[in-house]
Amino acid sequence: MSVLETQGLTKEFGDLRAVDEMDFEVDSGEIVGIIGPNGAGKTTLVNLLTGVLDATSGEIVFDGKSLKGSPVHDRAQAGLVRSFQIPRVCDDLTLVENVRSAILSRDQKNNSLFTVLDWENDTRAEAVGLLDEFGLAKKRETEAEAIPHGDKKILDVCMSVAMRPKLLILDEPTSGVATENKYAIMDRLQNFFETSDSAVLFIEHDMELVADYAERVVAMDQGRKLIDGTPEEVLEDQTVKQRIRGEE
Ligand SMILES: Nc1ncnc2c1ncn2[C@@H]1O[C@H](COP(=O)(O)OP(=O)(O)OP(=O)(O)O)[C@@H](O)[C@H]1O
Repeated sequence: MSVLETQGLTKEFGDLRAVDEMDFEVDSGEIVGIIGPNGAGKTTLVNLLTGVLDATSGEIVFDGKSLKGSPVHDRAQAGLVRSFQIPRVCDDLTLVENVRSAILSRDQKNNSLFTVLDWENDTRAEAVGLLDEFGLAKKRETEAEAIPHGDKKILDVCMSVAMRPKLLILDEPTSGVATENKYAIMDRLQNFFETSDSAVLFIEHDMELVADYAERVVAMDQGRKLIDGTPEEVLEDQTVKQRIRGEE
């Protein structure tokens, strides 16, 4: 069942069509990679999905409902969450406190009948459980400023997951991380998302990571969808090889 569907989604900046009649779908639980050369429209597409930008034309249907006019925060509450956007890691707080702050922002709307004490106990247990699932249990009482950059990225994803997304968008989840650590991060994300109902849409420039971790790949060029298929189909496509992988 599709959790996200776009129809004719278009964004113009003056004469430029940054996103041009994009039609695509993401199914529940699926891990989809988006690839494309610089300027292909990937970030603009994500900004349209999350509500940071308004579309010039076209439709976005999320979880069966049109998102027309829906602001960023409402989309996040409805389960369309972009990591590195809401919520943000706070350096002065421990990892557990950071995850609890994400749970708090989720529960502010949902659980007004909770007593403070129940909330304290339940959120702590939930935060500890989530950190454990992402391999951060040992560092849970450490302040976020003291953990390595790669762990911070995992923490950010963990906090986004605390929002209980139906679709989580990750914008280059391993950017700024040393090559030797990229696979460790992706493995931890994959371990979690393989058994979760959350769909994941990740933008990635590293084709080896896309080949290894995406279940499906959407290739974009000049605002348009070039091809949509399995990693093998897309990465071996001649146009993708020339336009995106830089091969002759
Ligand atoms: N606010 C804006 N105003 C005008 N043009 C914009 C704006 N944002 C993006 N663009 C243009 O839209 C096109 C698509 O940009 P976008 O950032 O979405 O591409 P991208 O695929 O994410 O690229 P990259 O991989 O380099 O991040 C580019 O030509 C860019 O210059």
